[in-house]
Amino acid sequence: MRLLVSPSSIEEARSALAADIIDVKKPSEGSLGANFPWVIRAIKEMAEKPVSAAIGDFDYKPGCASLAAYGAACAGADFIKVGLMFDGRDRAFDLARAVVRAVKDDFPEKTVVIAAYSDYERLGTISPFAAAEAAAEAGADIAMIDTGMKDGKSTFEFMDADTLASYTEENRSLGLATALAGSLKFEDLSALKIIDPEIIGVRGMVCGGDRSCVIRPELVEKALAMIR
Ligand SMILES: O=C[C@H](O)COP(=O)(O)O
Repeated sequence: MRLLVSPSSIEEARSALAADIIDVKKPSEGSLGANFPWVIRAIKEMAEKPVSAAIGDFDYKPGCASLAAYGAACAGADFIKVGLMFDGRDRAFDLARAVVRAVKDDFPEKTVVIAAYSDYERLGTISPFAAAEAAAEAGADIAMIDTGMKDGKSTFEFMDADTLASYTEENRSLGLATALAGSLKFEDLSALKIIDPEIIGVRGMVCGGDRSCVIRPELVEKALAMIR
């Protein structure tokens, strides 16, 4: 299980360098808010680690999403992560396919992550299970769950451990890796180790529980020690 940590700036990324994957995002623009290409590039140059970039919580706009994905890939991101903030499996396929093509035509080695939200019912968006099917059909690499609304409620409040384990298992049978995130807490790590996704994504946990604070390197080290 690899630890992905999401800094919001170049300065904050320095505190996250011990993580397995540095995930560049801009939380002020949403759960999967996109940061600037120059920030992605600077973090990629600084980190001797895989860098991921969130490109946004998207409405059904495959053209817009594909261009953002291409931009993130050109800026140096190794993982390009898009959130599906709409409903409908066919539409999810269209957008995922556009993002996959935008990235893989020029960068076949890069990884495309299609994210859906654990709180999809309150958001009225696609379920993570349906999104993962669309992601696999579109040729993406990783299916992800995050919370769409960052109000402190954790993914475990919307999907229990058994459901997350089934999701992870189904993804494997679809040929996808799994990333789980969404206000995860240190006390969730033992359950996550049993669920065994390939990646867990955190921010609030390593900021000391508050998403508005800054990443603390000692908490990144603590999380790494707990999942090893
Ligand atoms: O990709 C992971 C997210 O940044 C998780 O953020 P969070 O732990 O604050 O919900």
